[in-house]
Amino acid sequence: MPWNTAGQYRRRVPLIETRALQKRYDNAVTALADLTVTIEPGVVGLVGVNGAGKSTLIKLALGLLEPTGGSIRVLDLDPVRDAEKVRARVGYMPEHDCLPPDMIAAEFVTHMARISGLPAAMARDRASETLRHVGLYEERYRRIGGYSTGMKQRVKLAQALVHDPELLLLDEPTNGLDPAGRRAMLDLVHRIGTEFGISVVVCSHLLGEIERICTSLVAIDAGRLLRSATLDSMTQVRDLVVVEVDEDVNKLAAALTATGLDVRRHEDRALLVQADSDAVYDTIRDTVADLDLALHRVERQRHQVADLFRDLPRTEEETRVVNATA
Ligand SMILES: Nc1ncnc2c1ncn2[C@@H]1O[C@H](COP(=O)(O)OP(=O)(O)OP(=O)(O)O)[C@@H](O)[C@H]1O
Repeated sequence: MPWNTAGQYRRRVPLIETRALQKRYDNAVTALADLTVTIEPGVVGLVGVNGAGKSTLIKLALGLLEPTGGSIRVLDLDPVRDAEKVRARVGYMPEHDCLPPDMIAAEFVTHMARISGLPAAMARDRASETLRHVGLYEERYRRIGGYSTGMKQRVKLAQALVHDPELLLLDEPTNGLDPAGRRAMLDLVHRIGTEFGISVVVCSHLLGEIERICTSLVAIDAGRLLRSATLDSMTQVRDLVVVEVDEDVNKLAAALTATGLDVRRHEDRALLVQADSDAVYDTIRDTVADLDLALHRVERQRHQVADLFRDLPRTEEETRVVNATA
């Protein structure tokens, strides 16, 4: 199998790099205002409310649209000038249904592989293999029109994967799916990233939903960058422990600080202690015992990634889905 199974993303060049990127449509709508961002290899969530400019960015990355200002590079290529190379190395799963209902899935995916330049026999093999990877092997000879929404989404994913790209661009892959279908699709996307080493940029207006499968997040709003960060950096900074004692909270703060911990006052009788490792819990327990204090509460306060992106406008649907999957 040509796929890299080492769990390493294949190239270290940025997936997408934009400088003051602008896209103004003919109707005078400015979809991207002044976007400067570097998206590194991994499974990257591109989040923003509907209309934020996510699909426009993806279409610019594919060379389907041209910028009206600034620049964009994909895998260090110019998507317009090097369109053919970009298409060979990038797979695209569009947001809306674009599948021919009268074709059978195996034929359609084979056809897409042929368009990508694979010879007939190889295209057939790759189509079967890819349909197996997305969980449609048994059903591959059925008409697409008879498929459920979840199966159609998988066919869209398969056609994006069939030519073994280095980068997958997925536009709202969970659209139209119920919570179980959403989870299954996201698990699949995660596996593609981790097992095959294919980088993925996955667009979603549901931050709470994609944060669990991503190595980094890029949030855009009204065509501008809101925030870009790796999940690691977020969770490291945000792992805090609340320690509450019945009395002598200042004494405890001083003693914990003396052990080298980062300690802050929190509420009346509680402290917030930064926890970089599990050993912090032992230090807290031992210090409280040494001071002979009555420990009231020790509680990990792992902040949701959403807290760090709280300036990202939320939708009602997001709140509902986050609650349903919690
Ligand atoms: N072809 C077009 N012509 C004119 N305006 C457009 C076109 N495509 C998108 N827009 C507008 O550009 C803005 C950004 O749209 P875009 O589709 O990129 O956002 P999005 O974040 O992907 O949202 P969605 O998930 O709803 O597609 C919106 O105001 C949208 O109405």
